[in-house]
Amino acid sequence: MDWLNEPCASATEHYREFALQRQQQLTKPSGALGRLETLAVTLAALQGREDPRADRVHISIFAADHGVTEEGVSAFPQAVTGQMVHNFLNGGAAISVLARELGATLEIIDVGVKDPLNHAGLISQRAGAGTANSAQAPAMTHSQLNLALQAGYAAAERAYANKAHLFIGGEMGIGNTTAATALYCALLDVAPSVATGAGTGLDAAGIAHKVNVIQRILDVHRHHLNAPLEALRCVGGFEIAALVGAYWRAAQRGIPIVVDGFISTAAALVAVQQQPNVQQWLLLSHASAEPGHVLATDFLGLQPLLDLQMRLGEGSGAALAVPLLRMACALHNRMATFAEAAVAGETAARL
Ligand SMILES: Cc1cc2ncn([C@H]3O[C@H](COP(=O)(O)O)[C@@H](O)[C@H]3O)c2cc1C
Ligand SMILES: O=C(O)c1cccnc1
Repeated sequence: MDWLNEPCASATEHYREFALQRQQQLTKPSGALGRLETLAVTLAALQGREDPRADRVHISIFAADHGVTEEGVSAFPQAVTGQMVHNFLNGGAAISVLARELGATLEIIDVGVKDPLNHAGLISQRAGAGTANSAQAPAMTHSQLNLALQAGYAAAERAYANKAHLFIGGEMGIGNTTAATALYCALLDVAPSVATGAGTGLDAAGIAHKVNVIQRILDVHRHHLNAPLEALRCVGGFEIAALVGAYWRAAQRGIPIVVDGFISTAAALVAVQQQPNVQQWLLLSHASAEPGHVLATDFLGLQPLLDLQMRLGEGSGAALAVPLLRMACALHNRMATFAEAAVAGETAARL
């Protein structure tokens, strides 16, 4: 686990400057492309190139089960996690469709689904057979946490080997909005009633019960919640830990990360609180419909690109932001400058 101590890569200020200057020369009023301009400039600086790119996209979906489902915190049964893994691999899940449309690499990693799965396309890097019930005990042991972080590391290394322009992490794990919410509460010091939402679709009574369970989780682990990685170990999940490892490694390798929704943002929170330099590598794809999401995105200083009222996970919101990023890059790289197009530039305002 020596890699955890490696520094994050740095943006290249020279390319940021170059991209800013180019934006000024393109045939449009300065700033008229709004955040698309900032996105292109940021990507140029992060990728260290004159022509920012969003073509090669690496999507890693981490799947794992949660012992806390015993407490009745999800509208769906635990078995859905494994069933959805098959659906991912057979091409029928939302992220399968989106990845195909994008021409992205999609890989599915079993980091601890309860019953091991057999499928030729599955990457198996299991930290256990689901986490322990965090309402009673730490979700994972120290060595399980390390295994899960390592699974994320390996995914980011594959993205690096594939020369990915962007890294997207996704998750599948019934019960994981409970784990993610507990992390929000622990790391942002907010009450469960403020951060808890319906997840897969709980009704009001279900949400009230989920709030109580999360409060119990926080009480049980109250002496372990000050350090981000220890909070992750006690109340998180294998797939969330894998996302932490993946974000961390992608930041070390200098791959811009497109963050998905509520659960992925919990991983981003852990990674940034542990290593603040990860933050500059994060782009936030969308605002999740889970009401607590904004608490974490405000803390992280991230603004969503989209607000589509989505609450799916699987990396789906991040995938949907890719066409926008591609357009931002295309505009930046291919628009004519005022000089090239013989268009007159800005004149001083008339008095
Ligand atoms: C069919 C189905 C597909 C999904 N894909 C992602 N999730 C999402 O819902 C789960 C979290 O919600 P909760 O904490 O309420 O269980 C996670 O697996 C998340 O990825 C799904 C959920 C279901 C049911
Ligand atoms: O925003 C998300 O990532 C999310 C919200 C609810 C359920 N699953 C995922």
